[in-house]
Amino acid sequence: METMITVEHLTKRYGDYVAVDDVSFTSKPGRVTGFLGPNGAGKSTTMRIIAGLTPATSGTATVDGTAYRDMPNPATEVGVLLDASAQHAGRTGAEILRLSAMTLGVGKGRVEEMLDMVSLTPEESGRRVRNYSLGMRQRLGIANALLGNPRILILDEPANGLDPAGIHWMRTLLRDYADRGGTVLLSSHLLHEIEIIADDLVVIGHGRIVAQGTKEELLAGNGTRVRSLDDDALLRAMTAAGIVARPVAEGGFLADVAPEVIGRLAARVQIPLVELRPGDGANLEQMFLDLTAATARESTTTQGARP
Ligand SMILES: Nc1ncnc2c1ncn2[C@@H]1O[C@H](COP(=O)(O)OP(=O)(O)OP(=O)(O)O)[C@@H](O)[C@H]1O
Repeated sequence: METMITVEHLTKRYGDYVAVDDVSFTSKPGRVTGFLGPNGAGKSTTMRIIAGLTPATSGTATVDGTAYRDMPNPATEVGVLLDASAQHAGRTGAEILRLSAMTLGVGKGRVEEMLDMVSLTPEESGRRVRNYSLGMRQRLGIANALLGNPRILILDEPANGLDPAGIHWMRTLLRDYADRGGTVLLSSHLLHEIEIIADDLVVIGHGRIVAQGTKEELLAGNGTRVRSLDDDALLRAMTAAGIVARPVAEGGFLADVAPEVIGRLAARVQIPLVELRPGDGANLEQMFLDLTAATARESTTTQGARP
């Protein structure tokens, strides 16, 4: 069976307030799923429910059909980093990992391996966590999440506090993890990061899903959407002409030039087109702002910020 996170009709109410409202999505193996939404949209709540830390009001969240709470040794199935600051402040980083390793039944060698992987030096891992910088806490949290060698990672804002080299490192780590068949669900406010790393996107606003799909589907645009009666030949012709074209899920391509250029090329190589139109998407930031405009807390004015 595939190692997949499945969220179905998940709802969470706090009194009259609906924090998560009928949310359904899947996060698939071999793919990084980016979970996006404005502050207070319900991302952390959804992730906490998946990780068994908060009960749902209704609906289900499962991993391979099993709820996190029902797994015999969940940390060997699902690695979770939800709040890096919540780690025991009085313990050293190494102590925290050794305790987790004991609970999980993994060897001490794995602790050293993970510390090395997240680039915490022996001196740093010997310091108490209260003296860690935010980026160091994130690194420790990622080490903790990976300790049990899980096939699924759930990370809430893992890039928070990481320096540029750290963000690059994390990107490489998660890409490699997914490429080896792992499932990654991560939330982030760093849209540029998500744009680079995510394969699939789930966008949430006011507790409701406002868009989901592959990154290509959601960001298709700015160039030209083209489909023909012979897409293989069209791709060869576009490539030969130096045009960059990405296949899209519904069929055909998104090419990085204007429709007229594609129209002329298709006429020259005599390939009948069945679709030719400007791509209608934008970058992730624009998509995010458009999709969540109705649920955003701020207007676009910055007037009040002027001195
Ligand atoms: N224990 C709680 N009691 C009452 N309301 C809560 C509780 N936990 C979360 N909420 C509310 O649920 C909503 C969703 O919060 P959540 O932390 O899931 O948002 P988020 O999308 O992760 O936001 P951010 O991007 O700011 O981290 C918020 O309005 C929050 O105040």
